[in-house]
Amino acid sequence: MWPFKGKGKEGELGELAGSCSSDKAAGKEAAFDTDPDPVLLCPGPNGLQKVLLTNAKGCTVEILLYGGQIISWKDEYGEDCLFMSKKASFTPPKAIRGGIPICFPQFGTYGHLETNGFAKHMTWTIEEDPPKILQKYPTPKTKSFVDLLLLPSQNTNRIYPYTWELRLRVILGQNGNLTVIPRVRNMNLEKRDMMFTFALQAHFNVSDVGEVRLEGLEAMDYYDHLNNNARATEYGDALIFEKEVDKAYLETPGKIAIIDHAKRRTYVVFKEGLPDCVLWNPWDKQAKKLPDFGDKEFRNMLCLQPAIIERPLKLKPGQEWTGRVHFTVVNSSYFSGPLQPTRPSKPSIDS
Ligand SMILES: O=P(O)(O)OC[C@H]1O[C@H](O)[C@H](O)[C@@H](O)[C@@H]1O
Repeated sequence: MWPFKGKGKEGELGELAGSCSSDKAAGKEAAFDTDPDPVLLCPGPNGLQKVLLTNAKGCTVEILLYGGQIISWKDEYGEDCLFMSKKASFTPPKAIRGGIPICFPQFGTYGHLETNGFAKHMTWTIEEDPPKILQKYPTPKTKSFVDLLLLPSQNTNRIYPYTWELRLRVILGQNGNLTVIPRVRNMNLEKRDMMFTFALQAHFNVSDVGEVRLEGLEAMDYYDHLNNNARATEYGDALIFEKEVDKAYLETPGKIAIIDHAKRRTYVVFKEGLPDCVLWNPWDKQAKKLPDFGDKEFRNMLCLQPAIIERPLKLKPGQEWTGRVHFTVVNSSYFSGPLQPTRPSKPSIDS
């Protein structure tokens, strides 16, 4: 059961209008003496429907039903771990530049569909009672979570003629961690296999991309999108950023860290079922060409995208794929934990 605890009826925006500022919901007002609602549905930017998750510490996650897109993940001090461009357009059918857009059923230009697929241009629904998730991902102890669902439309059927269900569970942990569990099921109506690629385009908020280090992808093979997707490898202790980057790293480890010395924190991303990982930053010249990206904003953004690219996922009729990405923040100026040296486990497929 979806743990909705808003003041209006589920799905009704009217009654909740104006009652959904993050500060208020996070219990930061003096008069707010009860625990904040763990889940609220309310108007977001440009009136788009937004789900606001809040935990007892006052951390928040905001998810738009448009695109099923996480647009904010704030710690208890109100600092956003995710980057959102000041020039982002919240006007459908445009995609929103920042947060965590979802690429499905195609990542980038790896296929004949529109770049990065159509899921991020579609409006998802809240699912109150979703089918069971893999046993290894039990129902969260926290009430701060939501299940979203996207189904095919006439438009998607024309270009991607399969019957599928795309689900997303978004969990804000008691400690402020963010977990995202995407699932795709081939609904079997066509009695044939379906293939897709996928990515969660996580735009991290960093102090200065030129000062951060990234550990976990060094010495991995990648396709260089800036060089005709040529396959290459670089050796070194960690990755640093000095110019435009757009690389799809292949068969990457399950744990990747972005170390931000100036912010005195490290983002650690744990991923399962998403073997590849894309890094993107447009740098100055490309940034100027993007209408929804500020000229200097590339400095404060690093886009790290757990993905399925090299081997598109094939689902037999009735099969379901489940992935999981767990985002954490370590408050320190360096990352001292061991990174997982092994290759990722195979994507989880369940019949
Ligand atoms: O501009 P978008 O469609 O949002 O894509 C933003 C970026 O996403 C991915 O990282 C691709 O590899 C890049 O080539 C692309 O520029």
